[in-house]
Amino acid sequence: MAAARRALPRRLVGLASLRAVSTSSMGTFPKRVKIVEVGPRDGLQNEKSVVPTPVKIRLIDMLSEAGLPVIEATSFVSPKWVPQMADHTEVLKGIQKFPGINYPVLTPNVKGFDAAVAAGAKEVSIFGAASELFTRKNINCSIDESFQRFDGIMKKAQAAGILVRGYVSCALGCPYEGKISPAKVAEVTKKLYSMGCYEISLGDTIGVGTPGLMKDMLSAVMREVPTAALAVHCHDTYGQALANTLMALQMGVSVVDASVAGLGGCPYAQGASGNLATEDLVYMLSGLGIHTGVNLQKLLEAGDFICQALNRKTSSKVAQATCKL
Ligand SMILES: CC(C)(COP(=O)([O-])OP(=O)([O-])OC[C@H]1O[C@@H](n2cnc3c(N)ncnc32)[C@H](O)[C@@H]1OP(=O)([O-])[O-])[C@@H](O)C(=O)NCCC(=O)NCCSC(=O)C[C@@](C)(O)CC(=O)[O-]
Repeated sequence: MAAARRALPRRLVGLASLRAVSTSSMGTFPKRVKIVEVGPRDGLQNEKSVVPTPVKIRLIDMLSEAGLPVIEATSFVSPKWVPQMADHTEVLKGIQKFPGINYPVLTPNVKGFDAAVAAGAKEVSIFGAASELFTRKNINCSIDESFQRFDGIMKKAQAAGILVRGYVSCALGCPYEGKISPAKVAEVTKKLYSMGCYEISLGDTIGVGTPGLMKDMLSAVMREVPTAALAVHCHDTYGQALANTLMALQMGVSVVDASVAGLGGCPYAQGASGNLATEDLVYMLSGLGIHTGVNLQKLLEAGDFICQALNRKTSSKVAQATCKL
């Protein structure tokens, strides 16, 4: 039903009217941005009622059809900790694997890594944080212990030719410790990079950051790790996700995590709202003339699909603005 509403002329006129604008006075932007779609994992992990596996699989297939180059499919974490992700094997085996699209999964330890590889994963993500307390709440260990676990994963991954992405949560603030120093974020990011992560995503886990904080944090991190290896991952709790992302783009970051319909939240970061909506990111990047390879209309349809399945309103401003309800 909502898919039919999507086809109304008003919406199409709105999308067709997007024009690249001159950005010469706004700093240098990357010519293309790689969007890492985290909706099926970050977006769904916080849902209270269990989303049926076929719905997860259909969502990922629709996102593939929309042209997202990377889709984080699920996480191989303990089902006692995150019951929503207990069907990880069925999801990873059930999705269509489009050529040229990566489907990474989260792995907190070697047990998760082994299960992910057995289910066909070709890329995994390890997830640490710049906060001791958050690390304890999220993966039940200290930062130092988390690196021992990551080391075990990394050794096996390198031997098997599996790519490893890293996450640093609480990069702009922590639900338990409050302020986090840019130096701490830089230290953890450098460790992940040195151990072999090809890309590290800096997460504003609870969405408290502002562009000024993003600038300070990235400046510190960029002194230690090449910009090309960095991604940003902004939650939108305070409505700053798009502004924070724009700051990162102006500083040369060209990989951005986002979640269809703005779904998301971390079960171990209470009060955090969803991620930056992928639709809003694609709309902004199109307006800036930055290539993403994503078909916005198909992305909107994927957003409609999951919102209907969850019986919830989209958090994407673009989806709201272009849908005649
Ligand atoms: C890391 C652990 C497992 C430690 O949890 P633990 O309880 O310390 O682990 P354990 O080794 O003592 O094992 C406890 C039980 O879990 C099992 N177990 C152990 N590992 C696994 C596994 N991989 N898969 C399946 N089962 C597993 C294990 O076999 C055992 O089962 P039992 O003997 O009791 O029956 C747990 O804390 C965990 O799973 N945490 C994940 C939490 C999570 O998923 N958080 C959300 C993702 S992070 C995030 O959202 C932030 C991010 C990435 O988006 C960026 C941002 O926004 O900042």
